[in-house]
Amino acid sequence: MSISCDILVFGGTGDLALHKLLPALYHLHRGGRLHTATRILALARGNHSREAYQALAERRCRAQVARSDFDDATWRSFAERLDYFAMDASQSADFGRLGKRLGDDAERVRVYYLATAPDLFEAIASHLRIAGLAGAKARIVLEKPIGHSLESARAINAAIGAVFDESRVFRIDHYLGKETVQNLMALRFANALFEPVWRAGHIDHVQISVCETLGVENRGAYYDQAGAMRDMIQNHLLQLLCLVAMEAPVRFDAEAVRNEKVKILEALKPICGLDVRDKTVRGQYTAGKIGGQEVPAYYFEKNVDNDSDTETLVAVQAEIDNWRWAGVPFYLRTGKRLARKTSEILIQFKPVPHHLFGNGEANRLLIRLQPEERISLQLMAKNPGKGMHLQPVELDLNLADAFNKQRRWDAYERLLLDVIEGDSTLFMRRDEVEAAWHWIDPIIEGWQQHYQRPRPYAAGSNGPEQLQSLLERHDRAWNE
Ligand SMILES: NC(=O)C1=CN([C@@H]2O[C@H](COP(=O)(O)OP(=O)(O)OC[C@H]3O[C@@H](n4cnc5c(N)ncnc54)[C@H](OP(=O)(O)O)[C@@H]3O)[C@@H](O)[C@H]2O)C=CC1
Ligand SMILES: O=C1O[C@H](COP(=O)(O)O)[C@@H](O)[C@H](O)[C@H]1O
Repeated sequence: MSISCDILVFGGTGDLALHKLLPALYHLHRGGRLHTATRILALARGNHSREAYQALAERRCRAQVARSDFDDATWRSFAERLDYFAMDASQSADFGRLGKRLGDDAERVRVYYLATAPDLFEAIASHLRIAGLAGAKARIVLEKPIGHSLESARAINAAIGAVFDESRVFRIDHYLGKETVQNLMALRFANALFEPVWRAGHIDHVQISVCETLGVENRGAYYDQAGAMRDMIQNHLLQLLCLVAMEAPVRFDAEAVRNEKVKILEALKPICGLDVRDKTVRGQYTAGKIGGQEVPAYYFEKNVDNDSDTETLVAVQAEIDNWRWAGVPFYLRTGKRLARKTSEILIQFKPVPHHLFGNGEANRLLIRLQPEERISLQLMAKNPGKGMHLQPVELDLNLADAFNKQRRWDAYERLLLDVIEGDSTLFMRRDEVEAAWHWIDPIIEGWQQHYQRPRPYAAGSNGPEQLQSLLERHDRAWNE
C-alpha cells in the first residue's frame, strides 16, 4: 500500500480526469494500492455538490472500467475518498479558500495533477506558492504537451521551477506508462541477445508508428492549435525513439535513464528549411468511412476552423548523429482516422551478407504496443520437403498469454502510483522536453516558410500517397 496523500485534480470535470484518471484511481483502490487515508479532490469552476460529482464520476467510470472489474461495493468505498471543490484556478483568492478546505498539515503529501489546458499551469503554480500550498511535500503533475514551442515550454518550465524543484515535477507522457514500452527496456537491457546487433552495422532502419482510427472527437479547439506534430511526435513518438536508441543506463533510476534519453534527443539531426520537403509528410483527413460508418472531414469537426491547415497525420525521417546510429533512418508516423489502430515499433535488420539459399528476407523484430501487446521476431526457415526453399516465420510472444492473462495495468495507474511514491523514472525531465522542442520547432517553421500544406487523405485509408513514397524512394515500405 502506498503512502497517505491528497490527490488534487485541477480540471476534475474534464475528459482526461473522467476518462483516464478516475478509472485509474478506481483500479488502484480496488487493488488495495491506495492508502486508506488517501483523498481525491476534483477541482473545476462548475458548481457541483459532492454527490453530483460522485454520480458523474460513477457514470464515467462504469463506462470505462471492464464490467468484471466494476462492482457497487468497491465503487462506494472508492467514492468515500472522492470530493469536489468549485474554484477558478486563474484566481489567486480561490487558492486561499482551497487552503482552508485542505487544512494545514505541512507533513501531508499533496499531489497537484494539472489536467487543464497548459495556459493555466503558470498561474496555478504561482497561486499555490502564494497560498502556502507548495511546501516540501507537494508534487505537481503536468500533462503534455508542455507548451507549443521551445520558447513557451521554457516559460512554463521556468514558472513551475520557481515553485517546485525538479524532483517534485512530474511531466507525464502516458506512453511511458504502457507495459510494452517498459518491456522494450527489459528486452534491450535484460537480454544479451540483442545488444551486439542493436546498431548501425546490423540495422537497416527503424519504424515507429502510432496509427489511430479515432478523429479529434470533442478536442477540436485544442487539436486545431496543436496538430499531430505537437500532440504526438513531440512527446510520445520521440520518447519511443529514445527508448529504442538510448545507451544502457548505469542504473534503473530517474537520473540515469533520463540522462541517456536526453543524449539521443540532443543528437537528432536537425531538419530545417527545404529539408522538410524530403524528410517529412503532413496530411489531413477528408470525409471517409471508419468501420463502415461515414465520418466527416477534419475541417468539419466541431471547433475546427473550416479553412484549417492543421495536420492530422505526420511522418518524419529522423536520424541520430551518434556512433551507434549514424546513417540509420528512424521513420516516425502518426495519424488520426487511419484504416486501423495500431502502435508498433519495427526494427528492420540488414540482409545476410551472402545469400546461400537464393533470395531470403532480412530479419525483423516487431514490438506491438496496441491493440495487443506482443513481440515477434521474423526469422527465415526452411519449408518442409525437398530442396532448400525458405520462408519467413514468426517467433511470437503474446505478453498477455505469457503472464497468464493477468489484467494489464492502464498506463495512468502505473504513473499515478509512481507520482504518489515519488519515482520520476518514467516521467520527462525539463531538459528532455526542451530538447524535443528544439528539434520540432524548425520542422514546423520549415512547413510555414515553404507553405507545406497538409496532403488530403480519406478517413479510413492508409494516409496520403506521399506517406508511402517517403520510404519507397529508398526501396523500403511501411509495415502494414
Ligand atoms: N483528454 C485526453 O485524453 C488527454 C488530454 N491531455 C491534456 O490534458 C489537458 C486537459 O484535457 P481535457 O481533459 O481533454 O480538457 P477538457 O476541456 O475536457 O477539460 C478541461 C477541464 O479544466 C477545467 N477548467 C478550465 N478552466 C478552468 C479554470 N480557470 N479553473 C478551474 N478549472 C478549469 C474544466 O472545467 P470548468 O470549465 O468547469 O472549469 C475542465 O474540468 C489538456 O492540456 C490536454 O492537452 C493529454 C493527454 C490526453
Ligand atoms: O496523448 C494523446 O494520446 C492519444 C493516443 O493515446 P493511446 O494511448 O490511445 O494510443 C491521442 O489520441 C491524443 O490525440 C493525444 O493527445
